[in-house]
Amino acid sequence: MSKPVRVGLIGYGFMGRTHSNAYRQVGKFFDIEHTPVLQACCARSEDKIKDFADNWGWESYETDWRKLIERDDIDLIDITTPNNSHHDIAIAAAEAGKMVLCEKPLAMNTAEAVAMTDAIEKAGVANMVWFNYRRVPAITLAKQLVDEKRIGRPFHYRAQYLQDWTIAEDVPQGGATLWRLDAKVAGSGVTGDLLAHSIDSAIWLNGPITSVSAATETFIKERVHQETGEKTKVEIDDACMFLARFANGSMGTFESSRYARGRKNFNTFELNGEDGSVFFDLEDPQILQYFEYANPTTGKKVEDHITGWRRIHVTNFEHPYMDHWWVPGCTIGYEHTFTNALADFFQGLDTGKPTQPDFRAALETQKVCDAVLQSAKDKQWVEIA
Ligand SMILES: NC(=O)C1=CN([C@@H]2O[C@H](COP(=O)(O)OP(=O)(O)OC[C@H]3O[C@@H](n4cnc5c(N)ncnc54)[C@H](OP(=O)(O)O)[C@@H]3O)[C@@H](O)[C@H]2O)C=CC1
Ligand SMILES: O=C1CO[C@H](CO)[C@@H](O)[C@@H]1O
Repeated sequence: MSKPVRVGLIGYGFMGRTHSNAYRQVGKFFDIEHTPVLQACCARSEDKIKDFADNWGWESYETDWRKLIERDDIDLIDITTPNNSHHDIAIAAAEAGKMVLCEKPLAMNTAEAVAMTDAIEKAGVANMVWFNYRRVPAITLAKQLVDEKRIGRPFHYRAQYLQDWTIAEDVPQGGATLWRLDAKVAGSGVTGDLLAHSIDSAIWLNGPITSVSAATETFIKERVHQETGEKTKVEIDDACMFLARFANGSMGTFESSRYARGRKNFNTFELNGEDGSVFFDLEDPQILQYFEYANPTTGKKVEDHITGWRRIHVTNFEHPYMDHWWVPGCTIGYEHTFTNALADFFQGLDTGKPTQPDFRAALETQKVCDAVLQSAKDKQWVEIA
């Protein structure tokens, strides 16, 4: 029996579109009791939100998120607005008893993330943070291999997240998408925007991070601000590199930049353990590379003339999520990661087993982001409480 969940989506931008697409698709590809109703969307620009509602089939729209939250025909608030608004919207939604889905990074800083997590847990509402890369089937398969103990004792975790879209000096700060260059709206630069994804994946695959030592750089020191037309100091990190220690004794390196010419959304990780390794690259998203040294079922250790890295094409029915899509060998793409995430969320409502990552998990990632920025500022290792 279908259990309708009436959604109120805030934001019509990049993520407003991926989420709208996911709400439309999820019930068609996954067998879920809780199914979304596209009840209302919301943003400040009335002409744009009206067009958006018409295009995606949202039944109504609002221009003030507070009004959306007050409506008693809304069960779930989905936040796809810039980072500086997540805190107020999430807390108001939780206090109104709505389920809350929030885009990453959870907040501007740890203090905000703690308040949001407290409000969500006090209200006892279902929640999830959109770290969608966990739902790339190849990354989910990496997690399965870790859980099956195919990697063994971990030694190294290595992550990169590289882009190149801010290299030109005349890219302004502020405005649509470019709010990412304005620290007052974004909170930080690549640390919150890109490394938050890498950190979420790392914690999921390799456990908690206990300390970090970081360096950041801002290559272009001043940019025109769209609101004032004035050249203003750039206060975000354009690039960030950090070393990490994990609670399991392994070591990590993380690198992120928006100045890596030619790299558009280069999100990679490698985990090396005593018994095996995995490597993933989002520019080759169907593939998980796996090196098997020891087989956990047979106990057999192999290093002979045919041993080597294998490229697993993650498109078979046996692979995570893939039995919900097409036939083996037919690929899925970026947008499916959001549909897969929503399916997990609704299945969590069906079964009563909450979906991860929730606000508390995202708070752990936020703590690491803050420790990274603190370490870069103080030029010393920072422990994570
Ligand atoms: N999971 C992932 O992989 C990704 C996550 N993100 C995250 O998603 C969030 C949004 O990013 P993105 O979609 O790229 O941003 P965009 O700039 O594309 O869109 C932002 C939207 O928010 C609306 N908005 C801004 N302020 C308010 C407000 N006060 N009230 C209501 N609506 C508001 C804007 O409309 P208007 O100005 O008319 O109000 C616009 O529709 C960020 O937190 C970002 O980090 C982004 C990309 C990928
Ligand atoms: O995954 C992502 C892709 O890049 C965007 C920036 O350009 C990020 O905001 C986002 O989280």
